[in-house]
Amino acid sequence: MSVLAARHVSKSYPGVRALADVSMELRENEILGLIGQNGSGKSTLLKIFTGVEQPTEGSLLLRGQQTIIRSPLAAAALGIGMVHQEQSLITNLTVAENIFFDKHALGKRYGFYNWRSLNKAAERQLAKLECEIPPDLKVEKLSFPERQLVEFAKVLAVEELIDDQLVILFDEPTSLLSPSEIEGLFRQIRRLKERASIVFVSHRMDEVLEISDRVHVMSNGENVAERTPSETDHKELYHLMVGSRRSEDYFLEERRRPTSAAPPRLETHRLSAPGAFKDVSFAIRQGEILALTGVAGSGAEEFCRALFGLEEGVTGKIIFNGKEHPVDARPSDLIAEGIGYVAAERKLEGVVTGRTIVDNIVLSFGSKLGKGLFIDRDREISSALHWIARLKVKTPNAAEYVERLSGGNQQKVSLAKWLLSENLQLLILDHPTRGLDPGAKADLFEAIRDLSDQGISILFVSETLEETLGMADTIVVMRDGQVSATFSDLFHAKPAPEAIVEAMV
Ligand SMILES: Nc1ncnc2c1ncn2[C@@H]1O[C@H](COP(=O)(O)OP(=O)(O)OP(=O)(O)O)[C@@H](O)[C@H]1O
Repeated sequence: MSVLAARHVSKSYPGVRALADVSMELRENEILGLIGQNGSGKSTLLKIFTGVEQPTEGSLLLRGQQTIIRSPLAAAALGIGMVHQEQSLITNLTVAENIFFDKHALGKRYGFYNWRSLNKAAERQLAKLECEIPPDLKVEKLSFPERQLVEFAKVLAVEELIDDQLVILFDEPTSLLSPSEIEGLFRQIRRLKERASIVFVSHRMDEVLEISDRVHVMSNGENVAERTPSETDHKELYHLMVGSRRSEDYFLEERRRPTSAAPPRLETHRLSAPGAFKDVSFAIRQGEILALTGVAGSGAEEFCRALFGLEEGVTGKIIFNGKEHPVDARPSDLIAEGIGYVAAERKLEGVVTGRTIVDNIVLSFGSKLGKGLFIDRDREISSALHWIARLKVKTPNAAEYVERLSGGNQQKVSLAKWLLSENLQLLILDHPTRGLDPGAKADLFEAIRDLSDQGISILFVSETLEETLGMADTIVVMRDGQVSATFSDLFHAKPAPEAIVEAMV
């Protein structure tokens, strides 16, 4: 039976048709996978299902009845909840307060204005997930995966409001999780399927194929195909999403080069940051692509941040182009020297909202393209446009506000701003493919190979082992804040994945 259905739904924003005549249904006790390129309309559809946006045309049916979902609160009352990535929680409130924040009706029913009963009710939701986070803990004390479980519990609490089955929507739930955390999440999702219908959005096709009962493919705001995992595979899904572009060698491995004898671009000697990493000595050469890898808490991300002046209390030595530079240099000085950094957390550090796409791209380097004091605006804009086209940022025009782009397209903008720099010498990328669809990833990998050919060194922390092995010339593994292994010259021999994992754990 159909639980939730969209009938001929369209959604237009000025200049953009985010959804065009989409019909789709979610059935009882099923997991429906939703995939599509960045900007294909997946989030817009979820926003319509949760009352954040209203369709321009078409209608929604809930358990066979035509329904208007006016707001997220109204959606919750109807049993429709969205598990956001951890960012939507209020960090200075407790776990229990967050879980019941938007459920005033329950407050009246159970007398939640009493802490004990609020915490007890929260505990009950967390127990459904077999998780023992104390309900009276402030959310700021939790790790990302724990915060996501709280998001999950928040949706499950809706069960106490309604007698019908829940509809739970997941928008890229795995992007911040480690493989073992993903396994845990999948266990929970499978368990919940007994009493809920689930929509699962992800760019990771292997996950979608593993967890879904059916998969819908979206392209340009349209629902272009429906498959069951048993009748399709990666290759077909890739082609349905991206079109006919190559998928076989994503990483352009034929362009990998032997280790050069070029002098190091950057070296560190016994670099340490309290509580994050200790005595890390390493070197990256001109044009080298070096992958830094490790499990959560290995210190790899903090090490990258430290190289860009974003960590406190760093000691040791950093030598850039043969010259020592202060370990407490500010990012603005490092940018001037030719170091760029793309943060994993694009919402916090990647793009500046309230500004256009072009402004975002030229923000860091614009004035450097000009001569003396004069900014060459035409040149700025044409370089920005070049990268918008090259990375295929999906937008009606470059003067659009950056917050109107889909998540993946914002990520492309945060990358493009560094690619514009004419004196870029070292680019540090923290999880650069997070949120990118498979086609966009291939474009990014190609751009990385081009930069490396131009002698720019690339240091990256990757999303997966496959990316690390596919892109790197050298792999440095970190464990508990220290370097545990280095695999050099992948041009001649690639290490076995097991050898890397062994050094990670
Ligand atoms: N508030 C808005 N104003 C204008 N355009 C918007 C707005 N919200 C979304 N869009 C546009 O609608 C289209 C679909 O965006 P949506 O966020 O649904 O894509 P998505 O499939 O979720 O992408 P991603 O995989 O990158 O998250 C995009 O072209 C986007 O720029």
